[in-house]
Amino acid sequence: MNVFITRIIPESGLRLLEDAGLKVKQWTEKRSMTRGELIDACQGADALLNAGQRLDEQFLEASKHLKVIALHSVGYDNIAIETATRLGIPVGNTPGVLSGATADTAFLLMMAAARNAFYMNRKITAGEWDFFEPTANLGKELSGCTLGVFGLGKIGVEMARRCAGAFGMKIIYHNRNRNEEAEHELGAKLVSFEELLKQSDVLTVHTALTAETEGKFDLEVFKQMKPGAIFINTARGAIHQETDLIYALENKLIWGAGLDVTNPEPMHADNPLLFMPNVAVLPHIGSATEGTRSAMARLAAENIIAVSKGERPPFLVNPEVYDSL
Ligand SMILES: NC(=O)C1=CN([C@@H]2O[C@H](COP(=O)(O)OP(=O)(O)OC[C@H]3O[C@@H](n4cnc5c(N)ncnc54)[C@H](O)[C@@H]3O)[C@@H](O)[C@H]2O)C=CC1
Ligand SMILES: O=C(O)C(=O)CO
Repeated sequence: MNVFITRIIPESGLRLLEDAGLKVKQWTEKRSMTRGELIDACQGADALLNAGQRLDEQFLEASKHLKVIALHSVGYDNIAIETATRLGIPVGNTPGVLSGATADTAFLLMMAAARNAFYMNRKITAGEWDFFEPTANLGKELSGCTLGVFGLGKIGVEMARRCAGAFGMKIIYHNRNRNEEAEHELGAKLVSFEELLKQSDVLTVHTALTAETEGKFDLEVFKQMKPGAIFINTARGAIHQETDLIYALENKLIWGAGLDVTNPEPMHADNPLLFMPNVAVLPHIGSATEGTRSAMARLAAENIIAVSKGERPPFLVNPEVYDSL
């Protein structure tokens, strides 16, 4: 099988593919491919390993010969999944291996927002560390606060563990289904979305981006949160409405925010969120540790190797493609 890879990925994944006897071609330029370039590159490929490219309906229709698409991510909002399923293309992702690293990032953003950390650092580099003032530079303490988790899945649970363990935070959550294991382990309490907004001192978003969650955190929602609340999003930028978030922060409807994801990405360097004291923004580095990225590359490779052997990808997003077989 010929495999096309849209970015340079960790060696661990490449080695697995090559050891399995697959032929690999990689896009090595430091820019995204155009749809046309991607279609052309996939003409001679049987498998696509995708990091960072949007795989829309038009691309998929032009590439329906692909036997498998392996995403180098757990999120699959970057692919027109119904089209892939209709075309019979199995799509794999990389669940689990990135949960800890992504929760670490959410925790870091929570701390950074609570203590104005990124802003304080900018003050030093701007030469504004002048004299000590007991009433200046004050942040928030998190001990004993309530963490509200929107989407208590794999990453949400890891974030809740860190917050309960480090700060004894009380955990409440809103999820499609009950997570009894987390209730047992962390004393997490399932609440309505409205209660989540009303009670959370820190509200952290960990759902996938879907039609249901897109734009969910808008002005009406921010208005229902505590004025002292910190909003954290490490899931997808399109889950919050950016202009509404800016309004909510400027008008003190909420206290602070920590974002690893924005809409669009990359965020423009003059975005007002980058200059607010209680806001911390990172450039989508949730899973960016050496160990995690290597593990993701291995899972993506395993998804392709399985198909090359006539098996199902072990981490399959759309099992329906096998229903008709
Ligand atoms: N910043 C980053 O680098 C990363 C971001 N992510 C994002 O995090 C998301 C979550 O990843 P995991 O925890 O592995 O997924 P998961 O599937 O284990 O957890 C998601 C949870 O959200 C719940 N959920 C989904 N829609 C909901 C809704 N409308 N209302 C309430 N609950 C809902 C699900 O029932 C599930 O429990 C990914 O889809 C991805 O977008 C993932 C990895 C890294
Ligand atoms: O896996 C994902 O969904 C990411 O956003 C990056 O790891």
